[in-house]
Amino acid sequence: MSQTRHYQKVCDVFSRKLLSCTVDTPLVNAVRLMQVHEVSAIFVKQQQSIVGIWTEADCLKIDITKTQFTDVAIKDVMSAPVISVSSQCLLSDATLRFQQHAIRHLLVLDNSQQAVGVLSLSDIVHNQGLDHYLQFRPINQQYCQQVQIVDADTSMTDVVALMRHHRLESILVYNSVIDEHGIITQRDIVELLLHSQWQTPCWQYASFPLIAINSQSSLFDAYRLMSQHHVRHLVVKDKQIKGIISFADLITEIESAYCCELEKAIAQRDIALQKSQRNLFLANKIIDASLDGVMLTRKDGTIIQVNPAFTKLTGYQEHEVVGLKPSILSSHKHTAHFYQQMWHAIAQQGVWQGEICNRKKSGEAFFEWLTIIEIKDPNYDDVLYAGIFSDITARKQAEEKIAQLAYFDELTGLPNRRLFNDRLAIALSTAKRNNDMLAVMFIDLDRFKEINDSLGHDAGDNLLSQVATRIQSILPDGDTLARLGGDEFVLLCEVSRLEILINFAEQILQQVSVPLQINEHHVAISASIGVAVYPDDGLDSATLLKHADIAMYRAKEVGRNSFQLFKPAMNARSLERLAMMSRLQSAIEHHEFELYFQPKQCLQSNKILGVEALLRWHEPTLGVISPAKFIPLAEELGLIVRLDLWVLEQACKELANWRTLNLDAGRLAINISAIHLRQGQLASNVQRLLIHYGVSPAKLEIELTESCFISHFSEAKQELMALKKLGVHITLDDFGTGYSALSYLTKLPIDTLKIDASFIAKVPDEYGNSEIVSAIITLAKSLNMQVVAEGVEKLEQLNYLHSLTCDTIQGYYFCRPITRQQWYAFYQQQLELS
Ligand SMILES: Nc1nc2c(ncn2[C@@H]2O[C@@H]3COP(=O)(O)O[C@H]4[C@@H](O)[C@H](n5cnc6c(=O)[nH]c(N)nc65)O[C@@H]4COP(=O)(O)O[C@H]3[C@H]2O)c(=O)[nH]1
Repeated sequence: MSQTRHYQKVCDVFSRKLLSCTVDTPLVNAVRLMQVHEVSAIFVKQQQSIVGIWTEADCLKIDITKTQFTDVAIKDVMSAPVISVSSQCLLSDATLRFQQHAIRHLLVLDNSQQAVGVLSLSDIVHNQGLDHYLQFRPINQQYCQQVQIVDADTSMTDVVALMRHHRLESILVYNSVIDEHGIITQRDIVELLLHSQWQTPCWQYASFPLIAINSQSSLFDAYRLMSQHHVRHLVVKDKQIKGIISFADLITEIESAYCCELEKAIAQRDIALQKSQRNLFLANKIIDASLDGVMLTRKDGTIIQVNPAFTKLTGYQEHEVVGLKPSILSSHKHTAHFYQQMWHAIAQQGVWQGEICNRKKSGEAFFEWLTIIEIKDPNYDDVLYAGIFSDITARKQAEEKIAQLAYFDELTGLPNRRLFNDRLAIALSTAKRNNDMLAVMFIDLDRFKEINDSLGHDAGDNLLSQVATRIQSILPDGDTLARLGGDEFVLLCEVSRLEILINFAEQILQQVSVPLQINEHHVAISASIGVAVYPDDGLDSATLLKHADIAMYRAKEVGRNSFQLFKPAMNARSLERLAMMSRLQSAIEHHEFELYFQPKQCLQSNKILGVEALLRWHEPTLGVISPAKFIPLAEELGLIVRLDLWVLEQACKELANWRTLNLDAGRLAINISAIHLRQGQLASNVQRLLIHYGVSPAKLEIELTESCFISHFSEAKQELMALKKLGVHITLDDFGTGYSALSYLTKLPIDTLKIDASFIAKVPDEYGNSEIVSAIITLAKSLNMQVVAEGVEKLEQLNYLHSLTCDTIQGYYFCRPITRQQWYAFYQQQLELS
């Protein structure tokens, strides 16, 4: 039986043909009415109320030998009281009622208790699609096997007496003359009530020939045969007559099976109920324990439940908000359009997620990450909404601060390299379109390092700020002055004529050379300026910047406090670079590279937590060259992957050696170039070498810079995922200096953030820097990442970082980058100390 059947109601199947008569109606008249209307039951009314029922089955209750039928009023032979059922009652419950009262008709009442129709068991059979069910039930024993057979001459009076005595629905009649069987049923008796010819031989009322069915057939075959011939009884006959199967037998069989199913369904429902009660209990426990705020509302937005985290996050107690609308939290910072879009998404997808600014009970605005889910209950026409949120204010503020600082130099407030590059790219495309000229000026302060060293960093910073303000004060609208770092400034100017440009460069020199007051000192400074002009000196950003840089060096060479326009001959300086490049090509074969090691220190335990491998190039004529110089060249020459692989292999050998020496210094980190990551074979190379040297992936750490993800994000992500799958630790190096979109942090499998040394250099004193460092640590913690501060040179820096709960430090304060032998000695020394 299908599951849906349990949910059907009486109103879906009952018959509105409600035949009735008054209490005084003679029985014969009532029977006539039933025949005319082709129904098997009639209801009896008294003053508009139904007080009884008479059905075909009642015909045998009448003792025809004693009663004058024509005089009998229906009230004397009817069944009372009438069992009724509501039209909204489930069919399953109605079926139970049929069984409880052993009846075949129920009076159907509407919501105002008015009789509106009748429900018979046949209605259930016909409307319930029971064909399939009957098909699999054999007739077997489901019929009456005690058949009464009477002779054809038997009077109808005797037949009725026999049927009454044995409570039979039908009886068989044998006519020996024609050797034929016939059948007499209750319906024939009802018919006879109208004629009262009770002494007539019964053969006259018998139906023949008999419609027979094999006992091996299914109940469905019996049902079909009855429907085909419009009869309610069939003779069950194999070789000889075995019994009679009636429509009532079919119904009884269905009833008991139905009740059986119903019992099972109820038992299952009880188990499901217990289960759902337990689930509800668990769900409530989880909601209560959740650190996320949870708010449950009705369809109209009325709040019906909140959890303790909601109270903690908003300040509102449950009783203060239940019954109110979520708008009590509104900060009025979002437009009506914002909410329309939100509800549109919920209507379409059943869920919405996003950032929203709300207000606490205290009036304080806060940002939350909110998920709204539509909950539709299939059993009720009800919709609820669950709002689940976490407070992301601290993270957002940190993100905003870092994003803002990513575009501006915190010391001077000028655009930084990144913003300058963006503006230069835009200016170039406009200049190309309009055939305009553009100039890039490199401004470098002369002998700045000397001032910095003699007067101190604070004085140096003060000087840089004043110079920036002075140049800005003479800057035409639309030009961009940026600080690239240190004492390097760069200017992007619109140029109409070269003379104007020369004049402007002289003005800058003049502005810079006016002595500055720094604390109690008068400081004289000068600048060297190099200028490259689009389109003559270069068509793209990189070329223009390179040529302006070359021109600036030329200005320094020819005497400081001057400017130089770029000339192609100046490219000679880059020839030197070329020479270095060609030497780099053969450096690997000539074993000119060496790995240095710089340990990292855990701030909790003061112990060595890991080591970074740093590359050194021992160039035979130039001496030790810093990676900061040769790595960019190796990238340009396409040598970087080879170089990285060399480092990776040395690192794996080193780790294998550590294992042999039983040296436990945590992970060994290596730097990998963005180009190598994008090339797409990093993970497979790492895996190959780890296996080759028998090193655990957990011992290896890969440091990458943000430049890896700026372009080719998806390739980089794929490669990182593969590394992560291997079990290698991934660290983001120089964090805070590059990429401004922080959303990538949550999309990549990064384990550790390494705060760039330029920020650490100025903590704890300089306001902007300390803020950034603190924001980065908060951000890292909120994303469950470890955080390392690099370039720690002083105790004050270490103490400050310790107070911010920074995990790890690296820098000269703990240990400089050292050779392999020195590193082993350092390790031993640390062991002895601990
Ligand atoms: N002022 C100061 N500096 C400190 C302090 N502690 C460490 N340093 C220096 O800071 C740099 C840290 O490495 P990095 O940020 O990964 O920056 C590295 C890294 O990006 C790259 N690099 C180094 N080795 C490799 C390598 O094997 N492969 C690749 N692709 N790049 C490498 O070259 C950069 C420069 O490396 P190094 O010159 O060795 O410079 C190293 C290190 O010597 C400190 O307390 N104060």
